[in-house]
Amino acid sequence: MENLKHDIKTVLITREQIAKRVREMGQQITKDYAGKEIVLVGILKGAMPFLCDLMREIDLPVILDTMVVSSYGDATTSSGLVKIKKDLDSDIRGRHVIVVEDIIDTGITMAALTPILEKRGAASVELAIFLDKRERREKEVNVKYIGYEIPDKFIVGYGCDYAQKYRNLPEICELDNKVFAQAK
Ligand SMILES: O=P(O)(O)OC[C@H]1O[C@H](OP(=O)(O)OP(=O)(O)O)[C@H](O)[C@@H]1O
Ligand code: HPA
Ligand SMILES: [Mg+2]
Repeated sequence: MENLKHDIKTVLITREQIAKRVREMGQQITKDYAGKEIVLVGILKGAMPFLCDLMREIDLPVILDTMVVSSYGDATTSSGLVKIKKDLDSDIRGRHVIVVEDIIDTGITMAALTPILEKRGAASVELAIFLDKRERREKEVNVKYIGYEIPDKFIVGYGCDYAQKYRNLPEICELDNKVFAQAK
């Protein structure tokens, strides 16, 4: 990343650490769901790199699906509603669903989405989230699989963006202040 490295202040989690943790998560899921079929639901766009890596570490039959959602409501009184912009292609009735996300922050997106999927009659709905910014949580959410807990810092990479950019960084990074200054 000869060009992008000039925009990075700190690398918080390296490619090697990411790969190791994703492998462990895949192995845990393989154990926990032994004998079952899973529907992996990636929440676009942030989940893309993690979804691609995680599914290849799961040694079970996997059905891949995606959703695009946006949480909305005014900032002071978060409504906790999500708008589904792109829905699942598959019927999840009676199926074991694992929702895959890059990061959980306030928890508003996941707190709203999980009951929607449960109401559709899924046999189970669990969450696999690579980064957990627990300090920022506003809605309590039960996350079964967590990659790393991170402090309340704005990060990019491995799917996480700043103004839609930097998702392609293969590490979890903090951006250099000049990037924010240039954006103003
Ligand atoms: O816990 P929360 O506070 O609800 O925030 C987490 C969500 O925010 C980001 O997605 P975003 O809606 O920005 O879209 P993106 O995945 O396309 O980046 C991230 O990918 C999670 O989906
Ligand atoms: O730190 C973050 N970076 C990018 N996107 C995010 N969405 C919630 N927290 C973050
Ligand atoms: Mg997202």
